[in-house]
Amino acid sequence: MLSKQIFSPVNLLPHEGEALYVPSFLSSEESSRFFSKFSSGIRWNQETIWMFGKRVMQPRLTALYGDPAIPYGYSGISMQPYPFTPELLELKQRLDVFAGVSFSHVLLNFYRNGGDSMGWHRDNEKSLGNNPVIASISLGAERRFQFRHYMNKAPKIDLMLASGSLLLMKGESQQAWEHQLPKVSASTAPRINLTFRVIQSAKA
Ligand SMILES: O=C(O)CCC(=O)C(=O)O
Ligand SMILES: [Fe+2]
Repeated sequence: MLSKQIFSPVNLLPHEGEALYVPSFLSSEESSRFFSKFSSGIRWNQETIWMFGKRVMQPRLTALYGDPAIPYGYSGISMQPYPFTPELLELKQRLDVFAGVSFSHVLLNFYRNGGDSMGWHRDNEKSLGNNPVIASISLGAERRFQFRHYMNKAPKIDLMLASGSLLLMKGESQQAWEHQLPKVSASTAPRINLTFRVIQSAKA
């Protein structure tokens, strides 16, 4: 039942943190509406980041929206947020209620095809504080997502992120586990991902 899935989602992590998967957080009509709105209405950019002392192009497009007073940085880049659009604000307000926090920003990722990806990482920047709550919405093509324990590099936990789904990560999940979105065959259709975050001001 939909209501059961929404109100008692399963924790995918066996210990140290929570990753709750809600397959139908958005209806398929809402998912299509948001997908087309964000495809053309978001100011997508391909950033270059520092990796192992080299500047490399990220294998995806990104954009940051949220509180303009609080910039956000990771992997040696600093991003200045654009203010929330009405659609992003609508999603933020629904996720605030669901997660019981007030999200300040959303980092958006556009995976143009299966060749675009995101490598193993943890979202554990200082500006996210201890045990951050991260709400991740998927739109468009279904893609594989994986967790593995940060220290042991095992076990590996695999799931398919459906269009309209929510993955809510909290507790110790960003300390104890890393995650990735691996490459797949390049013919895969585009996917948009939104990760809502609570980013603390540098002065706080
Ligand atoms: O695209 C995804 O599902 C993952 C995004 C992610 O891990 C991130 O933005 O930190
Ligand atoms: Fe992440």
